[in-house]
Amino acid sequence: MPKFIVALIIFISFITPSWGDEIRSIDFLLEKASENRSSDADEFNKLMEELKTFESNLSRIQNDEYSYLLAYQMAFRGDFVGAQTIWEQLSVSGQTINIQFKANISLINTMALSKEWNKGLGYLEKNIELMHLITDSELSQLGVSVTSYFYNKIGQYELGLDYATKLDNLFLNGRNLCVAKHQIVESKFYLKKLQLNSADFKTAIDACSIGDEPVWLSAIQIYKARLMLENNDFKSALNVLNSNVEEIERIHYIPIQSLFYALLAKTYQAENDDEKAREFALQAIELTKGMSNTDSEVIAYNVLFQSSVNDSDYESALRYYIKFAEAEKSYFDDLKTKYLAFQLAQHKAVEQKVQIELLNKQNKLLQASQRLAESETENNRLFMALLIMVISLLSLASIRAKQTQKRLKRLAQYDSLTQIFNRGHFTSAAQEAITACQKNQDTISCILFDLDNFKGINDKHGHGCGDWVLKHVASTCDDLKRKQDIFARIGGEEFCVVLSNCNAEMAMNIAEDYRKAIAALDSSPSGYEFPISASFGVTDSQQSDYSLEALTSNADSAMYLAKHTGRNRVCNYADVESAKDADGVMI
Ligand SMILES: Nc1nc2c(ncn2[C@@H]2O[C@H](COP(=O)(O)OP(=O)(O)OP(=O)(O)O)[C@@H](O)[C@H]2O)c(=O)[nH]1
Repeated sequence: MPKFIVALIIFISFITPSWGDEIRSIDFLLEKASENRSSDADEFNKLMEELKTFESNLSRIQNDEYSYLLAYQMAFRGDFVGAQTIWEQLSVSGQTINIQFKANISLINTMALSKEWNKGLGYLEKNIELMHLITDSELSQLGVSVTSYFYNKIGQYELGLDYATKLDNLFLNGRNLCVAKHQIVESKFYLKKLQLNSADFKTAIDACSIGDEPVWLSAIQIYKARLMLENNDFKSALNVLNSNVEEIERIHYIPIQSLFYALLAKTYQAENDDEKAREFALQAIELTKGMSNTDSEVIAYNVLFQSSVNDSDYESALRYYIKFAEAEKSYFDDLKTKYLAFQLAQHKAVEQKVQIELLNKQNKLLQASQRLAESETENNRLFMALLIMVISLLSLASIRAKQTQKRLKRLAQYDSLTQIFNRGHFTSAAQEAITACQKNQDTISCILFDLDNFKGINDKHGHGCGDWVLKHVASTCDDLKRKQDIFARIGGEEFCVVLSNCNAEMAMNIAEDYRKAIAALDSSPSGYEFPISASFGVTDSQQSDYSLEALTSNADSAMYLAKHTGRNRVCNYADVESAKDADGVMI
């Protein structure tokens, strides 16, 4: 069996066995197989055979557990490729986090032993991410322990120490405590933080002695011996190594045994015992066959080279020196590979972090511009709403203003009772019409009329009845007037019409129509029965020139003539002239 398989089995056998139950449920069988997998190979194989008969009845979770153990059995038998394939599948698609985590642990471990640092770091990263989800304390401790182990193996002793200290802080006992203490000693040794009188040595040796962990115990003794060698205390180093060598040979754990022999060789050489030095160096080299990049090999070949030089056997010296140089080169190459693998993993992690940060920033930028666009749209909407509101208000205000203007204009131009032109507007409109007719030399006429005995209506039937009469007279005449005629109430019960393109003769006819229409008015809707009539005076520009004052004044004279001659009639200004006596006084 390859030596690194033995190393794997020894390392990952953290779970202690206790066996003796008769019940053979699948879960029970799986549990027992798991317990026995590293401690009792025969029992483990028997249990696996038994489980094989249930293979088709396994649930998915049980099947994962069975596959995990099957991979373990394959690794045990030397089929590392097959084992890794199964663990890799479980790492990706295992039904539970626990089985993924466990598969990763085995993969990290095997990658460390087969020196596949890149892959090992990949699985390590996966497990560090999963670690906080593991509730099974045994499994969690195993995860921390393997992390510390892998970091030390890859030469990242600060990280190894960090995780070993984490493990040590969990108040462990037994094997886990021993492993934690060993990892602390190992990390501190390479970090040059360890002295021979360090308490770490004592606590580590105590923990591994109580837990009966000879492999870890001897590994700790090695660091002690190496420190002594560094201090040139060869006697003490020899003492430590020799007092443990029998136990080491009994355990026969190759990586440690070969290092022990190499260190013994180096120490004996320092003590000028070349024979023993050569003997242990050759044993170390023998043991390291099949292993690569070991410092045992480097130490051992160096011892053999020195020893050959001491013997003046330069041919052997050269041969061993070449071997030493090769071993040292391969050892340093391995260190370099580990360093590069770690740097690459770190670089990837940094790059991932940078990518994530970049994505986050882009995301934030996108969100910000989205928010900006949203607020711009919102602002535009608000602005539009505001604009529409302002326009509506302005339009409303303008409509209101126009209405007010119209109302004011109407109030200024129209008589409030009769809703025909008032005197003020009549004056300007009539003046315009007169000017226009004068310009064209068209004749313009003026009809002026006044209601008859209106005071009597007021007095007899009340002012309201008088108003009713005024309104109905106005609307009746307004209906009769031509489109271009200017009709207005110019006094209490006095009305006037200015007619463009109309001479007195035509105006007399029109006035007659007015008179008849007024006389035909039925007063009964006012609530009273009484006659309504008006007296009319007519003139035109031919008689009174193009002067509003003369036209109205002369029409008024004609109207007085109508009053004096019996009312309810139409008189022409020409009649006024003839009605004057010789003194020019109207009769
Ligand atoms: N109801 C009403 N009466 C008005 C209004 N304006 C003036 N009057 C009245 O009109 C009357 C005019 O009377 P008079 O000037 O004596 O004229 P008359 O009674 O019509 O008599 P003759 O013109 O001579 O036919 C007065 O009593 C005024 O008070 C008005 O707006 N409403």
